[in-house]
Amino acid sequence: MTDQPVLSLKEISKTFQKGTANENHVLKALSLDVNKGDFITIIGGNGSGKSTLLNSIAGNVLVDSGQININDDDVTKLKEERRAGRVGRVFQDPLMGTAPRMTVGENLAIALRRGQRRTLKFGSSAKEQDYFKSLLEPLGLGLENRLTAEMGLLSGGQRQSITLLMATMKRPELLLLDEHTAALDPKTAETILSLTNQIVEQEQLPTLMITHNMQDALYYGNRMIMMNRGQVVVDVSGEEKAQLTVQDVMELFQKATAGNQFSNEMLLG
Ligand SMILES: Nc1ncnc2c1ncn2[C@@H]1O[C@H](COP(=O)(O)OP(=O)(O)OP(=O)(O)O)[C@@H](O)[C@H]1O
Repeated sequence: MTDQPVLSLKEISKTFQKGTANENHVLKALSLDVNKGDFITIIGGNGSGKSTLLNSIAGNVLVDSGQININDDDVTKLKEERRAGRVGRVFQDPLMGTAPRMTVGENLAIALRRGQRRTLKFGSSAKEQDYFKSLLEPLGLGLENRLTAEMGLLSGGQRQSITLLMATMKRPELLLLDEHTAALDPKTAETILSLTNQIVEQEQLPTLMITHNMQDALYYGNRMIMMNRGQVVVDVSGEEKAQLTVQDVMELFQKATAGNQFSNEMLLG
């Protein structure tokens, strides 16, 4: 007997600006099962619907039809706030998901209290401070000494590593990463990606990660999906994925998009 999927998308569809001249059918009866232990990289051209897919899972976009289940629950009609405790998210912009005018400690305290009754005493206890230091120290960025620094004053890489900690601190059922290293310089991006991998493996977090970097899409995760015009056109995992080269990915994409002459540029974004 196979385990039940952690996330199950059944024929989800989304059209923006329905009934107008700008009507845009972005997700087209898309189905996908994410299993326990899946770290899925998502690639696809600009506008193929990658972010809309993650937005639909997180609930800040509600789908027009189809069904979304997270573990046992049908969350299709639940708003973002009602899914927040179950879904951790990191965006491209290092400031999204954090309060830039609050300190590192206060931000971490907010994440720690997610799903609990609100309290104004952010990051006040010494025990909590020690806990945050123990989380920050292994990052090797010296952040354990900057708990009282304003979040907005840190570098992009420092902020993104804290955002990642905040998104995973309460062990969500799913982790969604939307090009979370795209705004960083290559070296910092590599640091954050290896931190991501470490957290995902350590916490055994089912993860979906959008990237425009083909090498990263192939290197990270056990599974890779490719989107085109609102559908999943390639889904490879295990050994099959491990054997792929960037050239193979380009060929798969061309095959899947019927040799569209712009497909390479579209894929790389
Ligand atoms: N809230 C929205 N309202 C209207 N249109 C939207 C909205 N969100 C996305 N779209 C449109 O849906 C299409 C798909 O966008 P989406 O961001 O999902 O693509 P993507 O594959 O993530 O692209 P990229 O790689 O460029 O980030 C685009 O044409 C976009 O303009």
